[in-house]
Amino acid sequence: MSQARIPVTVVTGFLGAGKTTLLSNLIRDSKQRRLAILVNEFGEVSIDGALLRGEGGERSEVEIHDLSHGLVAYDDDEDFLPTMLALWQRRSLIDHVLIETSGLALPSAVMERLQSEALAPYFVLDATLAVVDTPLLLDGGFGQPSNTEQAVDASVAELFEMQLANADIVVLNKIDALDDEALLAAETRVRALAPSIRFIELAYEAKLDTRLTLGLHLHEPANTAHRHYGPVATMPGLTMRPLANQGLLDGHSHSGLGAHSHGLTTHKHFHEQDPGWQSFMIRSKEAQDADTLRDAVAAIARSEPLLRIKGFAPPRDGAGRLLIQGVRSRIELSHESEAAPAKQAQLVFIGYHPSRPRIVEQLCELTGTIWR
Ligand SMILES: Nc1nc2c(ncn2[C@@H]2O[C@H](COP(=O)(O)OP(=O)(O)OP(=O)(O)O)[C@@H](O)[C@H]2O)c(=O)[nH]1
Repeated sequence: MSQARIPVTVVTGFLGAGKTTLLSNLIRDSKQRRLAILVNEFGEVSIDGALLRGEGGERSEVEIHDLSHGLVAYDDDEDFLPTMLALWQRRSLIDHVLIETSGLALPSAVMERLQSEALAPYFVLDATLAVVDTPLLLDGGFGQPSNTEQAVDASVAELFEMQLANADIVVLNKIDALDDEALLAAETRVRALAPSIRFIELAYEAKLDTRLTLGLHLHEPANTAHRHYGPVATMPGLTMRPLANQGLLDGHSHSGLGAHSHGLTTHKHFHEQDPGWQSFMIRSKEAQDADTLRDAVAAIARSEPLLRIKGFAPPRDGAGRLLIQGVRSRIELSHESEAAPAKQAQLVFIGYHPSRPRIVEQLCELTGTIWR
């Protein structure tokens, strides 16, 4: 091949695991690399694209593409192939492509498409990362399919396992408040769920060393570039804190990063195409009081089968926007006073058979403003 193929890293992980936050940090920390980032969200409106654009806004060498009109790389997706081919046309300006898949998708669709005749001459999979909400994992938030009675729980558990099974690297995220014992329990759980996983990495506050993330060449033939890393404490450029007792965690030593092939699953459609999973946007033209909105969203998260809530609202007091981030019943609201003002309030709700009319009614009642 006369021209070097562009490496692609696929970032998967369940709804709210921290994929976008991790990518924001990568944008900030990999200033030498010119990155193209493709974001595919479940639902029509890309909140993640807006967040990433805020991060990469000052850097002309980072480009963000929202692919929110279908399922990225699935048969009916019209955006993915043209977007990738357009990136190849501009290859002299791009060092690395990152693809954030929807939290309800399996990464295998993208991985397979990269190996297709249309893209394989131009792109090479570098690695697939699965980001994990570690506290949720430890709380049993992804219980085993056979042990769960509710359809939604079984569905979540199965998807979570399949996302892990397709990944090269599992990233244990949201671990800032966890001790070594909890981390070991999380690692043991991941290894039990996905025995063939190759590496487990720790991300403190959604930060990973770019040298452990990009340019790993995990899917190139064995006789091409590969690296050997020592135990975690000696990894190049490692800034994260290693565990006190490294002996416990064999998964943290990287070795033999040679090529391997994935047994790609063909079972890639079912979650996003299960009509029970729904995503909708609810809007208000009125400015919102931060505490009232947080309490309202928290109450709704407790009463409806929701797994993810996110969006922006104009603050009643002050400039900028309110950013709302909910993962199951954990709701965070921050006032970003420096950000571009939100013209209206827009909240995305993702869940399994949630009721839009009930949520609208509660939002109106609990915030004292009109939502529709
Ligand atoms: N405490 C803590 N919170 C985190 C960390 N990483 C992400 N979060 C929070 O988790 C929430 C979800 O993060 P996102 O990065 O939007 O997650 P995502 O996987 O992109 O979500 P979807 O695209 O909706 O599936 C946000 O409130 C983040 O601030 C972390 O390392 N520690």
